[in-house]
Amino acid sequence: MERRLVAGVDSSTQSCKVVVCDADTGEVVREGRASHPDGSEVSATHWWRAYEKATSGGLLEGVAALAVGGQQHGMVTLDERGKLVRDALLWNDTRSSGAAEDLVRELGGALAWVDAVDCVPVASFTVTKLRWLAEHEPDNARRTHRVVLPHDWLTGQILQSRGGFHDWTTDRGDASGTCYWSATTGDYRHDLVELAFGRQLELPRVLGPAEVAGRTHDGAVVAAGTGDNMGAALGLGLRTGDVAVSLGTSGTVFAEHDAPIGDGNGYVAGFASATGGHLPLACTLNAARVLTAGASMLGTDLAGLDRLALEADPGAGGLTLLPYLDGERTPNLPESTGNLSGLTRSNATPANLARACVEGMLCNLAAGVDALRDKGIRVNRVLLIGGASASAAVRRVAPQVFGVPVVLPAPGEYVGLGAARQAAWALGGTDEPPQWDVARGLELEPPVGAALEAAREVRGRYDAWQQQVYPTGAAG
Ligand SMILES: Nc1ncnc2c1ncn2[C@@H]1O[C@H](COP(=O)(O)OP(=O)(O)O)[C@@H](O)[C@H]1O
Ligand SMILES: O=C(CO)[C@@H](O)[C@H](O)COP(=O)(O)O
Repeated sequence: MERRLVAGVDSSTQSCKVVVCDADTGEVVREGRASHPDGSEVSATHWWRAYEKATSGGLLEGVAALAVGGQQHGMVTLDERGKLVRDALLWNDTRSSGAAEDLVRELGGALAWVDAVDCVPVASFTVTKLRWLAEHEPDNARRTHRVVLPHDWLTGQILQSRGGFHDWTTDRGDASGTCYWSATTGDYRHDLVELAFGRQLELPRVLGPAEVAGRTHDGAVVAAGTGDNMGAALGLGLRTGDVAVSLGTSGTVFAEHDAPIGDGNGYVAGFASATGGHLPLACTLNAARVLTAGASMLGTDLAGLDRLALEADPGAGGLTLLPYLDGERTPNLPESTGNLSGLTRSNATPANLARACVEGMLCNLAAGVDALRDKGIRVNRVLLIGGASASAAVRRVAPQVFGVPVVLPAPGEYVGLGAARQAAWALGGTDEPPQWDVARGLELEPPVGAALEAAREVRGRYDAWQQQVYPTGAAG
């Protein structure tokens, strides 16, 4: 019997990755990728070019269904004819941090937002970018007729180019990152769009988890797609007690959950999952690129940084790095910078600096794991994914910093796999997504005895320094 093929696209911050899989088993049969330009303000046309390059050479031949997982939150503005008004402002663009503060105050505080959409706006969220646009670019704001997200736009482009476009669509997962759609009620909050932008905008139709966005002229199904983290959760098949930590451009910590999270501190955002439930998530702006920056500071590459970090003892000889190189979102410190403490003549070695980069990046994420735990999420183990999970030093330090077993799923593009699984689900029209096995790779145990004490000291020193430099509250 000929096998049915499905494809999943991960249109993320740094690149576009496409996996073609067997629809019944999830086995990957072909892969393609292409880079995106750097920056936090990017023309969406680059995503389309990267998608075309990644799928060139017949990559999608015989594919019966596909779906797009995309970087969350980006503001893509369209005019009345569906043309791009300006470059997209991405999730990691912090220019709307003042707008976020204003919006929180205007609605009546953080709890009012949690009540409305289970999230407290920070600069990453689309609603704050709308306010920034209205305030700073009145001409572009006037021309803006519709706002969509990166995965919505790419899904629309695919359908337009292959003859099956009817309407702009999104899904629950990505819609929940706008701050004007509620995962609790499943409805848009048009009043919040009006609050942010001063008038209403056309918004994409929110599809259910296995709904079809359209069919191409040759009959391929284009599924709803979703945000990249929701895609990764579907690709990993997260179970109760599993917390995923993704080390890409962003660092994310998330888990499947059956209820809104209600975090008035704004540390954990109450997103929706791609399966109809909830996906509480904490996100940092600083993950894999802290290591790239560390390597470049040390005049080496990522392999060199790994070698150095593995030479140093836990605690980096007393060095502690707050890794806020791009400002920070969680904690909400958009104006913050990286900060190194504890430097002496005797510990000033490349090895200690390399280790401090790895420990600092992971301690920042461990605070996210703690925040999920504090909100009642069971943390039996951490599943580590994303580009920087390939680092040997990260694999050594992660169980020490997280303090629970760390599972490294077999290397794979889990966002793309999740999108492909969603495509197979929409193709099959079943109640549940198809059962695909996720090959579990290594399982790393947390330290015990003296090593546990040393690990606790690293976390303790990080938390103390964090509070000293940026006492709870905003930076700047
Ligand atoms: N062995 C490695 N050690 C550390 N970082 C790595 C390694 N391999 C890849 N990376 C980093 O992973 C990042 C890309 O990860 P990815 O999850 O694809 O990010 P994104 O989804 O944000 O585009 C890049 O910043 C890259 O430098
Ligand atoms: O803003 C978030 C999550 O809320 C980010 O996780 C983006 O979705 C970008 O993801 P990567 O490109 O880093 O994977």
